[in-house]
Amino acid sequence: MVVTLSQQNEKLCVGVLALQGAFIEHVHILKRLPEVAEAILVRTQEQLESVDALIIPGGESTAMALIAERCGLFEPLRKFTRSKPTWGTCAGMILLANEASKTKKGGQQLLGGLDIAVNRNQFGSQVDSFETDLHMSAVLGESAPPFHAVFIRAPIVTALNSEDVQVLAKLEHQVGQTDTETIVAVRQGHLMATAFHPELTPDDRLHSYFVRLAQDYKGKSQDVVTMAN
Ligand SMILES: NC(=O)CC[C@H](N)C(=O)O
Repeated sequence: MVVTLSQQNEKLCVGVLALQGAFIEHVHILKRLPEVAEAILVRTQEQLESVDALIIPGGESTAMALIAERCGLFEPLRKFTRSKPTWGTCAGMILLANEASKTKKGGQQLLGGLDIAVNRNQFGSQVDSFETDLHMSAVLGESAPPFHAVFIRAPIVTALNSEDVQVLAKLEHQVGQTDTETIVAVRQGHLMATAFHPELTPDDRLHSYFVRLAQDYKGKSQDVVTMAN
């Protein structure tokens, strides 16, 4: 069987994990994108299994992990993130990291998958939230206008533990004690993570990038299935 172009560019069903945090804003942006057939809230294993790609929103990573455990979604989520396109924003970035700085109470449950270490709450508490422009040329193109990024109790990436991790954005100005050049967005294959909240600005370029990444990924996995047939 030959994979046609229309199959490769198939519209996607994209899920947003809706256990806690800033999920609805992602759905509003996704619904505007031509590549998205459906944008749904994910609260059950059945819903998770029905989506082609997933966004794990900002919120509180410890709470999100606890709720996921309690509703039996933690292991299905871990399984999903091993093979399907997933984008973690802020708390979502923390959950996708293989290592996170410890809380006062000790370690926390992580989904993992991204070969990075993160430091939670790098910039302090809610009152230390800030906004800054990021020139994400790998995502947006060399001469594109910067992305206006909103950071709320954000993490940063403190270590890249694989050559497969691509840096998508670094801080361009020093913020408090945090140096310029600090990594705030990465991609590793089908996984992507941003330390900031891209759903809080009207700019949909990062959602577009993620959805196209997911489309490419779906096209390629169809190719593999086809070749195996
Ligand atoms: N805006 C956010 O998602 C904050 C993340 C939060 N500080 C955490 O540790 O999970």
